[in-house]
Amino acid sequence: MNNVLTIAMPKGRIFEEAAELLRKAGYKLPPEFDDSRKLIIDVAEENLRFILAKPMDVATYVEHGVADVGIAGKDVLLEEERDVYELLDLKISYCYLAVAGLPDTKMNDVAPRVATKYPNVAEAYFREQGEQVEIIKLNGSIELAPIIGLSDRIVDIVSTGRTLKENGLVEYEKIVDITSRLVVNPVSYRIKDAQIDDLVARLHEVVGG
Ligand SMILES: Nc1ncnc2c1ncn2[C@@H]1O[C@H](COP(=O)(O)OP(=O)(O)OP(=O)(O)O)[C@@H](O)[C@H]1O
Ligand SMILES: O=P(O)(O)OC[C@H]1O[C@H](OP(=O)(O)OP(=O)(O)O)[C@H](O)[C@@H]1O
Repeated sequence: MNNVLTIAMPKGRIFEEAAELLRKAGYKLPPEFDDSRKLIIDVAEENLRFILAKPMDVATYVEHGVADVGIAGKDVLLEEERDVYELLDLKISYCYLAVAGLPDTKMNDVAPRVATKYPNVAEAYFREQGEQVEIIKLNGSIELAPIIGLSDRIVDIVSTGRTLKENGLVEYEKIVDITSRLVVNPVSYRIKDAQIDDLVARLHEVVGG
């Protein structure tokens, strides 16, 4: 009898695509999986336990070993640098991180300010560019910052580009492409290697490449 494998799933926009991927990989997930307020869902027939976490927290649960594996956006993994192994690019929830701002503007020479939900990624990016900037951490609606004069630039996720466009902003540079990844706790990977290898093989089959 195998141990139960605990999977941290991100609530929100990644959830639906991730659930679809698991189903395509042959896992039988009950209807309550898609429409429930429960934060822990046991699927006994598959020997799986799902915990439903905020996307930014998935790698934290996996790092601490309370989840064996998790599904997390590459943006979160770059920002948090958690002690987890990245096993597979799931190629879902594509978007990218970019620098944006008001059109035809230069960054302030003296103390340029950058607003973002991703302070570590932004800091590293501007350091690589040789620019010293003040990072202003926000938790959402990042596009507001340059419009109301809080910052010269933002670093944020772009998907369709609609939010930038509707707020009169333009993209200056793309930083990095983002998709969701399967991550694993290093100790879990040693103890539950057969179950995790099976999960990876089944997802790899669906994802391809
Ligand atoms: N257009 C997009 N905007 C934001 N995240 C996206 C987008 N497209 C794909 N993603 C992926 O989805 C993840 C965020 O999902 P979601 O927006 O549900 O989380 P959140 O912003 O933390 O949620 P909340 O709005 O509840 O704070 C990101 O980490 C990223 O990998
Ligand atoms: O290019 P688009 O398709 O317009 O998508 C990008 C927008 O979506 C995200 O915001 P979200 O909806 O998560 O809200 P938030 O501002 O609260 O983070 C992101 O922060 C951008 O604002």
